[in-house]
Amino acid sequence: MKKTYDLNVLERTSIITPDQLREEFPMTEKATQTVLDGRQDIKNILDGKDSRLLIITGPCSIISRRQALEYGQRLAGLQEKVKKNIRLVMRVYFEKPRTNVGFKGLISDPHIDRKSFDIDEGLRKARKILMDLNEMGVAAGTEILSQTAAERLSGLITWACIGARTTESQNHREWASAFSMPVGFKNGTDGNLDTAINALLAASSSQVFVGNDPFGVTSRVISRGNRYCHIVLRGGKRPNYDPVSIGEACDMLSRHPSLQKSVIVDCSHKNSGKDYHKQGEVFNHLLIQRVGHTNGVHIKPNRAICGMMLESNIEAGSQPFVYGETRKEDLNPFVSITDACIGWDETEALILAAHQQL
Ligand SMILES: O=C[C@H](O)[C@H](O)COP(=O)(O)O
Ligand SMILES: C=C(OP(=O)(O)O)C(=O)O
Repeated sequence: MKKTYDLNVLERTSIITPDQLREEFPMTEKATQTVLDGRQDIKNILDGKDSRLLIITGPCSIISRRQALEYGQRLAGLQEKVKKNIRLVMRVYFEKPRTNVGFKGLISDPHIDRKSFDIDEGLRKARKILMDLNEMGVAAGTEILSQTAAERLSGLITWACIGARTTESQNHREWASAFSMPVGFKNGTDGNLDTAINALLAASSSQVFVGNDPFGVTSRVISRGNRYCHIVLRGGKRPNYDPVSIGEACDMLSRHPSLQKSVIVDCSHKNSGKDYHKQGEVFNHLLIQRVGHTNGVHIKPNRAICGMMLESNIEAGSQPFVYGETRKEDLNPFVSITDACIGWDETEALILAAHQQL
């Protein structure tokens, strides 16, 4: 008989199970504490019990251990200086959703060569980086794009994000309903808010879906529903960080009593028109809305803005990178190869200034 399936599959290789990976890199007391404290802080911020501003900042994508740990070390120092008014979480993104094709992140391609795709190595690298950051007391936020990463890394994640390209995906909503950490859902790439509101309704409900157990065996999973899902505004056809757009999001959320009313706003992506130079402007604009005054002029403070996100790296901008051609050895680990980021100096200055104003 002619084969009717797998006609476009070239190869299939098994990968390390969640249980094996956790055994190789077991949790430590300190890492556990970092995760639990960070999650609790974010829950309190979302609930309005903690008045600090949440800032999720870090590279568009992690491309090396050196970069992640250097950024983490700087962030740990900064957190100490701003701890009274600001809660920092590092963006530690290992999975990149692409508009079409491109580098899909360090888990998919840890050697960044577009040919080895050593996913086991990628997962090991990611888990080790997350372990080290949490050991340093740095809480990690990441986009969850695959069930594989979620099942192997989620214990080390303080805040998760479902990206604009997957907010409408039923699978992602189901996983989020089972996650232990607060989860941000971005609005759709076109700016549609209904997509994110529907995601919040689905993810805050109990769901029954198919997942894997710690040994990698396909299983039926029943989730409790995650009441710490919330919206992340990232712009779309137009930016949505202005007071009218944020007001619109808040009005839509208020129609659903069970949903989180606080919003996080992404200063990058379509809110900055993908121009990293504009992130600071967006950040400062949001800060004015949040604190309610600027140069002595008072406006109504908007406490619904509970957090902001920055795409920030050690060095500003992005570097020339042709996927499959540029060699990893030739890359500067401190400069982005995906979206351009603001540099550390600007990041630090923005956050220190925000701390003064809050
Ligand atoms: O933040 C990252 C990018 O905006 C996202 O992954 C899409 O990137 P692309 O449009 O370059 O594929
Ligand atoms: C891909 C990202 O964002 P978005 O889903 O908003 O495009 C990101 O934050 O890296």
